[in-house]
Amino acid sequence: MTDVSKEQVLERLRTVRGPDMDGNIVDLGLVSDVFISDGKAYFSITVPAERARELDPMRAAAERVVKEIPGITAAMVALTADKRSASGPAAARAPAPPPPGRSAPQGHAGHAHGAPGGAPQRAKAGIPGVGAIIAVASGKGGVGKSTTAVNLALALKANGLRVGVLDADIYGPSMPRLLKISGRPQQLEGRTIKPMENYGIKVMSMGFLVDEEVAMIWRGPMIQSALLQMLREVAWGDLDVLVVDMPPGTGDAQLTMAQQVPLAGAVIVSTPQDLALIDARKGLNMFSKVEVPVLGIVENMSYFIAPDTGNRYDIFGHGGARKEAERIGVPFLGEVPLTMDIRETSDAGTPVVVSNPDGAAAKVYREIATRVWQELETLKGKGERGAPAIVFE
Ligand SMILES: Nc1ncnc2c1ncn2[C@@H]1O[C@H](COP(=O)(O)OP(=O)(O)OP(=O)(O)O)[C@@H](O)[C@H]1O
Repeated sequence: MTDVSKEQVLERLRTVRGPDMDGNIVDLGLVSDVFISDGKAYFSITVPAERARELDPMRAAAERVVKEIPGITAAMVALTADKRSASGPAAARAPAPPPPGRSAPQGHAGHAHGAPGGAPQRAKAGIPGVGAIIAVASGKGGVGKSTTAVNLALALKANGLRVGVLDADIYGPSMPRLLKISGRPQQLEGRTIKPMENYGIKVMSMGFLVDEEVAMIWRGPMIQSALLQMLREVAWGDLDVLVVDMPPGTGDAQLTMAQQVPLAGAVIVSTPQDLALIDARKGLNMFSKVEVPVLGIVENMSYFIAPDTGNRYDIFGHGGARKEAERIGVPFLGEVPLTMDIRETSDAGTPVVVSNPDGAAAKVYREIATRVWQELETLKGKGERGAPAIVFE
């Protein structure tokens, strides 16, 4: 099959209308450089930060038309924030819009600014046998939160820990697919449920219990009781870490969940674009409200490595999350490249950390897992043992 050229891709992208239906995205100058490698096309489209959500169909259309080109097997398109538009930079740099918990997200430090009506979080009971529960969260959907959660869990396991995963993304459970688990969990004596298991980790997901369409129409109180049941009435056994894949967003449902689960800390996943970072900030504020320490930020789809040459391209505005982490004083946990194998292995239910454990992506996840564990240990030291140890000489 002959190689597809950039020009062919751009020509096809000329059929995609611009944001206000005028012109096309190529002639409006919105399309980044296009990389084609191994039949796959990668590029980004620049949009005003505040219109990202509304313009997602435009992104999807661009992926679709490019995939239709004979010789192209996949297309990966990201939206990046427009720095030139009048409102772009202002929106991007504005302090987190509405900043409820002030700008410092260090939940463990503050205690007076609780959630509206929210009680102090100290009293949440832990789960017997479970060392630490950590949340993986994102300010908005589609940034790769579940992909990060599953690979982080597998990387913690690869680092020698006993690991469980709780899929709290009740509206769109993805763990059954990501970990290739089907069937219903077994009921043990009493009300206890036996967690499902694959790749050496224990897993509980609403996806095992109800059909996805059913989950979609659940209401607040039902969600809460389902979540608590999945947390407390599951025979987790002894675990060092339970990784909770949170639902995307920072609304009331997420806040309640963050409140209900006795979390030791949270990992925030963001893509590098300014517009994703704005949402990530909301995520940080949410955990600060419920006094959950933020273990750090992961930048996902940070950069792109061409599979044929190994060259690295920073087409997605790499580095934004690291700067953000520095600015607000939370640890930066690492950057995950955008690669076709991360996507394909996730889709196939064989995440990279297990399917290609010696590859570059698995290494990145293992390093992130090491940092997460270090942060947890540091917090534990601070929280539980405030007093210095007495040493006899
Ligand atoms: N680093 C990456 N490289 C390539 N593809 C990725 C990467 N991270 C995530 N993806 C892909 O992006 C898509 C969205 O990822 P994922 O489902 O993990 O996001 P999410 O934030 O959990 O989304 P939602 O909250 O909407 O469920 C998936 O198709 C996934 O395979």
